[in-house]
Amino acid sequence: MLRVKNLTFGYGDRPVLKNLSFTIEKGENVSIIGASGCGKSTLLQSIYGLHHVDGKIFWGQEQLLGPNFNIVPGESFMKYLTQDFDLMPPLSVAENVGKYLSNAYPRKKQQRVNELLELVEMRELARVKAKFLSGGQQQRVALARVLAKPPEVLLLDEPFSHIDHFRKNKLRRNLFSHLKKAGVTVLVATHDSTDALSYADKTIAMKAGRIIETGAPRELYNNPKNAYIASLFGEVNELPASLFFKKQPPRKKVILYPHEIHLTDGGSYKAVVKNSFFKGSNFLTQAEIEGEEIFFEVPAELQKGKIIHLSIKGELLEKRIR
Ligand SMILES: Nc1ncnc2c1ncn2[C@@H]1O[C@H](COP(=O)(O)OP(=O)(O)OP(=O)(O)O)[C@@H](O)[C@H]1O
Repeated sequence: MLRVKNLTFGYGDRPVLKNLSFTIEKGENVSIIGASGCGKSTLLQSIYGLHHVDGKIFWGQEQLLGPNFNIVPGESFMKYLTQDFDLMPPLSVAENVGKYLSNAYPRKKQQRVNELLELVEMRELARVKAKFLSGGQQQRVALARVLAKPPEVLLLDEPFSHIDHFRKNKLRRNLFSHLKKAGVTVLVATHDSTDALSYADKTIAMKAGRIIETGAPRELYNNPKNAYIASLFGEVNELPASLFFKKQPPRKKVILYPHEIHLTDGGSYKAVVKNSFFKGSNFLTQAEIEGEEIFFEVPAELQKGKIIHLSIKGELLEKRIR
């Protein structure tokens, strides 16, 4: 188990991490989500032992003592994959991936490197020097290298940020199932809601250096404490509750995702269409109800200015009042 207790850290006298405490079970995949600059990378770096922090971090019974106690910064049982990949530019893709594998059995090593390159779809570029790769290709090589000798704990900072959509989904599936099978404890700092929703056992939501919510991704998504948490998963509406419940005070809000609002002839809420945004499988449509902007999804484009009626499940409205 990884235990973080009252972790506090600042760059100079500017506080960045403010009294964070949480635990992660061995083999769990945990996503850390939060707005840019909220401290996700700094948290991973602190766990890895790169900062002089206040508070305590334990892996099992062992306390991690940080840079004051390690001549080489970092912990041997952990790997931290940074946003700048850390490849050796003059070495080839295959050499980079095999760098930490033993040379005692060259054929076995070659086989393992090939397997890993297959996994990240880089087999054809095995002989190319890392310095000639694109950002996305470098990131894929860095991921393969991490898997070559899986650590006990893996800290991934935006691991797919440079990888195109075309490859990202398959790569993500491959990587996370590989890590799950290997029993690696994974912490992923991410902006990408798919990492947080589909693959994480647990999600930690951060805001301005604090943890504001921890829980199963489904719980955070279906029952967001506030619009900020909901917005980390995509587009969200935060509407005055008085639109739906006349007795609710104006300061109360209702949080709704666009797919939870339906276009229906007999819908209770009259709205005027303002704009449509093509999203591939649907149109994200912007409309106005009693002067309030609302976003919802429809399969076909609606004309600007059209009067429509929307419906929302009553129990959902009640559940989402904040
Ligand atoms: N080396 C540094 N020196 C001084 N301030 C820093 C340093 N690194 C980060 N910061 C500041 O600390 C805060 C947290 O940064 P951090 O990179 O941890 O956030 P983040 O949530 O990972 O952001 P992003 O999602 O954009 O990567 C930011 O305000 C950032 O400007």
